Amino acid sequence: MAVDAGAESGRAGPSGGGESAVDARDVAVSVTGLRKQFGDGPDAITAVNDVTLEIETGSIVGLLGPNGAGKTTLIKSILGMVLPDAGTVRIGGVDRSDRPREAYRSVDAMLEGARNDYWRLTVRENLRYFTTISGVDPESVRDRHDRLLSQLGLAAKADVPVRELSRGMKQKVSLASVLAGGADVVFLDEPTLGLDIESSRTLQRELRRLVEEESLTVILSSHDMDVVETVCDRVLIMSKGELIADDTVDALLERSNRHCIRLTSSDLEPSIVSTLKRRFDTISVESRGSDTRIEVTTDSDGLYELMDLLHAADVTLERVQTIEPDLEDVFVDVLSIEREER
Ligand SMILES: Nc1ncnc2c1ncn2[C@@H]1O[C@H](COP(=O)(O)OP(=O)(O)OP(=O)(O)O)[C@@H](O)[C@H]1O
Repeated sequence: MAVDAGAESGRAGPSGGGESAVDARDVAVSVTGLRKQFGDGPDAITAVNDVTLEIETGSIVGLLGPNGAGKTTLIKSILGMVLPDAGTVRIGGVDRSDRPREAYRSVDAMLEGARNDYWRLTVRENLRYFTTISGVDPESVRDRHDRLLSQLGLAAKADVPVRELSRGMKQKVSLASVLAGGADVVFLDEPTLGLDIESSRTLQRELRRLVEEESLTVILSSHDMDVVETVCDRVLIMSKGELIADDTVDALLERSNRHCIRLTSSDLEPSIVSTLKRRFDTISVESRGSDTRIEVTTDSDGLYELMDLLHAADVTLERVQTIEPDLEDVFVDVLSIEREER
């Protein structure tokens, strides 16, 4: 489903209310005690359970979680596309229940990987159209459109109807359309899905530039951990409707107690390899000439046990390499700790 959140949430250009209530604080989006249940009785599903969060203006926040964790329901609840059972949502300091048009005035979204672009219109006409419905004169942001078209590799296709473009190109047009109107807060669900590596990197650079130079706030949901690790300032992890982690990418990486060790030795006999495989999570075993190379993951306690075991077996190590955990490792750790605790 492609969604123009602005259209579905009732946003229709500039606020009709004359009062300017945008809070001066640096919080772009704040959510308190948000809850959404689908169905009743024993079959009820609590898709979002008492979620409270704040998103700083001028930052990119990644929203992660396994399938069914509640990410889409949370985003749709914030956007007003799903009516939550409880909780408040403030955007730019404006409570969206009190003044929805004002709250959503400068919010845009690309959900579920694409948006309803007008396939009969050319690429540039789409950008102008979505800018106009955001309440901005497209002529005043022509430079922005030119830059988006060029950075996303769409300049040569600017005057081509969208229906004639490839799937990846259409994805880029969707993104350009979301960014075209100069919204202050954008929600992007799987923005790099279907993009080639070069386009994905260009998009990530452009998002960072918009955040750093124009204080854009981005809430990005993606299953691509590399994208999230590279581009996001902060990561929220959801599981079973709850927020189970909310921290900077660096802090999450530092918090990891996981060590991945690559050992190389000519003394790694098959019986020792079997013992290691039984005791540790083994990622790979490779024979290279007379050497055997094995990668295991363990926590800090396991690391001592591993060294004791190798010592007792008289293994002389030619090489010991530590492989730094990445966001994917942290994500798996956070979820497994949470499962153990439940
Ligand atoms: N309209 C609905 N009616 C009933 N249940 C729903 C509805 N929408 C979502 N759910 C349920 O709520 C839970 C959360 O779903 P949601 O789509 O928010 O998760 P998600 O984290 O976005 O998952 P994914 O990564 O697979 O997109 C799931 O159990 C889902 O089946």
